[in-house]
Amino acid sequence: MPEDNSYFFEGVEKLLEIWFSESANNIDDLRTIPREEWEGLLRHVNCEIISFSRNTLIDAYVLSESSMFVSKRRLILKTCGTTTPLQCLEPFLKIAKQYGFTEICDLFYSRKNFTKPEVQLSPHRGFCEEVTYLDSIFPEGRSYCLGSINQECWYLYTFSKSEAINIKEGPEKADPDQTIEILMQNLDPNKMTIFTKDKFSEAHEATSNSGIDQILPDMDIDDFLFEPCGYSMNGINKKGEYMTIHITPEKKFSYVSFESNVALDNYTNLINKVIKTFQPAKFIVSIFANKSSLAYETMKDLEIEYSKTSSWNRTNMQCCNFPSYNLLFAQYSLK
Ligand SMILES: C[S@+](CC[C@H](N)C(=O)[O-])C[C@H]1O[C@@H](n2cnc3c(N)ncnc32)[C@H](O)[C@@H]1O
Repeated sequence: MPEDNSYFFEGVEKLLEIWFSESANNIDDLRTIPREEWEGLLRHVNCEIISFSRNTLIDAYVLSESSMFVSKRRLILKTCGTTTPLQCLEPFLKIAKQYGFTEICDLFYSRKNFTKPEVQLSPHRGFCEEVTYLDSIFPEGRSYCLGSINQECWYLYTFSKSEAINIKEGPEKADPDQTIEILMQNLDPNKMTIFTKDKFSEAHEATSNSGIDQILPDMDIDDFLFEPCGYSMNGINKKGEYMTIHITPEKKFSYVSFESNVALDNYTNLINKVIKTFQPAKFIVSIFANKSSLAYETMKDLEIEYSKTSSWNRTNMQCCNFPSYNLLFAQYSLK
C-alpha cells in the first residue's frame, strides 16, 4: 500500500438512483443507450468504465471509481473519490428523453459525510451545494440528514413523483424494490491486506479468499483489483438483482461499502455476514423498501440490535416513512 503520508483517497461514495416512469410504448429500455453515450456522460463525472458484465435483466459496469447499473427504467450511479456524479444529471436526462423516458418517478441521492470534504469539487463541496443543485432540477425534492450533524451522518435527497402530485398512498402497483447499504470504516488491517497486489495478483483470488463470493452465492461476479491496492466488484443474478462492494484498504482511511437490492424479508443474517467478512470498527446501515417489497413490513421491527454479548454498540437508529418507501438507518461501533 502507498507509504506516502500525504496520499489520501475518499472511499465514501455519492449514490444516485433514478427510476423513470414506464415509457409510452412500454418497450423503451435504458440499456439501448450505446456505450459511447455512457462514456460521454461519465466524462462529466471524472471516471471511466473498466469492466462490464450483463444478463438479460441488468447491465453492470465497474468504474475507475466504483460502479454503475442500468436496467430497463432504472440507473444507479455510485462513485467515490472526487468524482462529480451530479454533473452528469442534466446531460443524462436529455439522453434518456431521446430513448423514450420523459418522466422521473423516484430519485434518490445519498452519501455519508466525507472524511475530507475540502478536496471535493463543485457541486459536491457540501450537502447544501448539492441540494441547491438538485433543487434547481427538482423544485419538489426534499433533503434530510440522518445521524449526528456534527459527527457521523448520512445525507439523503429524494424526489418522488407521487409526492409531487400529492398521492398519499404512493404508486399503486410499483415493482417491489429495496436497497440495503452497509458503509464500514476502520477495518481490520489483516483483512485489508487481501485487497492489495502484494498479496494477490488476480481479483478473483481476493474475492474467494475474503469470502466475498459467499455473501450472496447466486451472484455472477465481475471483480477488479487496483494497483497497488483497492478492490471493486459487481455481482448480478438471474432475477436482475445486484450487489456491489468497494474497498479502500489503506490503514489511515480504510473504507468498505456493500450495497444490494436483493429481496429478503429480514436482513440480519446478511448484515452479520458482511460485518464478519470485513471486520470494521464502525459501520452504518441503511435499508429502503417500498410498499411492494418483502421487507416493507418487517424492517420496522428489524432486529439489528446485536445481542448484549456481542461487541457492537448501536449508537443511533432512525426510521422514516416516505410516501412510497420506508427507510431504516442505524449506526454501530465497537464497544
Ligand atoms: C476505486 S477503489 C474503491 C473505492 C470505493 N468507493 C471504496 O469503497 O473505498 C479505491 C481504492 O483503490 C485505490 N486505487 C488505486 N488505483 C486507483 C485508481 N486508478 N482509481 C481509483 N482508485 C484507485 C485507492 O487508493 C483506494 O484504495
